[in-house]
Amino acid sequence: MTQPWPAPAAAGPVRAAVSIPGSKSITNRALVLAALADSPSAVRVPLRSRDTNLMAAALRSLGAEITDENEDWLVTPNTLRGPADVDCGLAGTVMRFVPPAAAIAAGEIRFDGDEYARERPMGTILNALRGLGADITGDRLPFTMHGKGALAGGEVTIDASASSQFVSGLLLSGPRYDKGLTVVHDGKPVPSMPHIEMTVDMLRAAGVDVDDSEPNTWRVQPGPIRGREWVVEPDLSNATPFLAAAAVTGGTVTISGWPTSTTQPGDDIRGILLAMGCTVELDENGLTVSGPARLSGVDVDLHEVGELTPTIAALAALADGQSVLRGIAHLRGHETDRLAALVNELNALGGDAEETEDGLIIRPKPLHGGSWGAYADHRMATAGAILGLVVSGVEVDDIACTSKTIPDFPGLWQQMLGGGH
Ligand SMILES: O=C(O)C1=C[C@@H](OP(=O)(O)O)[C@@H](O)[C@H](O)C1
Ligand SMILES: C=C(OP(=O)(O)O)C(=O)O
Repeated sequence: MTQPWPAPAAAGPVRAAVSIPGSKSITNRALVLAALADSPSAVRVPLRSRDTNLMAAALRSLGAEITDENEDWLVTPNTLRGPADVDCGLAGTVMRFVPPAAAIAAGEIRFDGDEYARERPMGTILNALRGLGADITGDRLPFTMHGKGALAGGEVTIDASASSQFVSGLLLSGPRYDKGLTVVHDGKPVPSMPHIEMTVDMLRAAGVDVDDSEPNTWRVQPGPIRGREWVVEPDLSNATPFLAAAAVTGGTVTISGWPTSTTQPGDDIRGILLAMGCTVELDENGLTVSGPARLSGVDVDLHEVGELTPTIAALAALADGQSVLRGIAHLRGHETDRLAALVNELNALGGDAEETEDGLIIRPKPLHGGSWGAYADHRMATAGAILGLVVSGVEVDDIACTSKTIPDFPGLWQQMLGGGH
């Protein structure tokens, strides 16, 4: 266990310009596509963090060459092969995107991860791969892929209501299956649909023929994935705690390089902050958010943007009215059960949060300091940092877990606060 981190209090309204590292979701898709491509690729300004380092290590262990060129990654694809041991850490993208690629490798490939990773839903994607011709022992981490050097592919019907990553993972490798791939979703609505759009967009950018014209059906034609240059956008979900700092202190924060068009769900933070009373402006300097004197509560469906929940919950706990966060039952299968974790931790600081069947109800109540449990979840840790700006004495028990998707969160946070004085 790392030392508790005393969350720094804001001395006044936070005023800062912040540059956020690259998107986890784009970096890890680019790495997978590059490793499966027909020629070398460059991944420019990638995120270098635990999740993306684990992805690079996994693909290297299957035979891809991934080297550094300054801050970029150069990827030279090779025929994928085992034997290999893949450490998924706690990364959903590694545990859901690598097995479909490993299915076309020859040899035994063993997957494992952190203790809590063993609880994350995996059965749907492993059964889908079995249906497409793979031989796998196990139904969750740890499991072993007995790779045969190729996969038949074809059509598979899955229930992806627990995670969009089941669909994305299959689609990314689908062009390399003998018959290509059709994924049909049958079940409650798939969450995080923008992340599937990101997958489809990136496949198309790599020259793959994808048909997503029918709802809940994705068809990928068999064929080459082209090597290319990927330029990674800043991670907009990771930007949200920094924007929240402006929101809760009545300050102003600008995030540079905010894309004007993106498939990243983090872009939805603009509308949510606006609804909570912030001023939001997107221009050539980036995205600028200014906080109001008092934040308003919101009633919002986060089904498409579940990643933003811990940030919104922290904002809601500091708002004037009640907030209802809906459509996020699937967060029980994220890095931790995020609904239970948020309720426990907010209430431990004197808050009033309640779990519903598909989300949270958060009512305003004065908070006091105390220990904030991160549950090894980077976004729980950053939610604690937001609260600590205006509630004195908040200590995050494990700030180091933010390295999952941000290389130096405490440093970046301090830099933002330093910029305010
Ligand atoms: O494909 C991706 O890169 C992601 C998809 C989403 O997963 P879920 O659909 O499981 O929520 C998101 O929450 C996760 O952080 C990243
Ligand atoms: C759900 C998340 O991560 P993962 O990619 O591990 O699923 C997240 O980053 O909020």
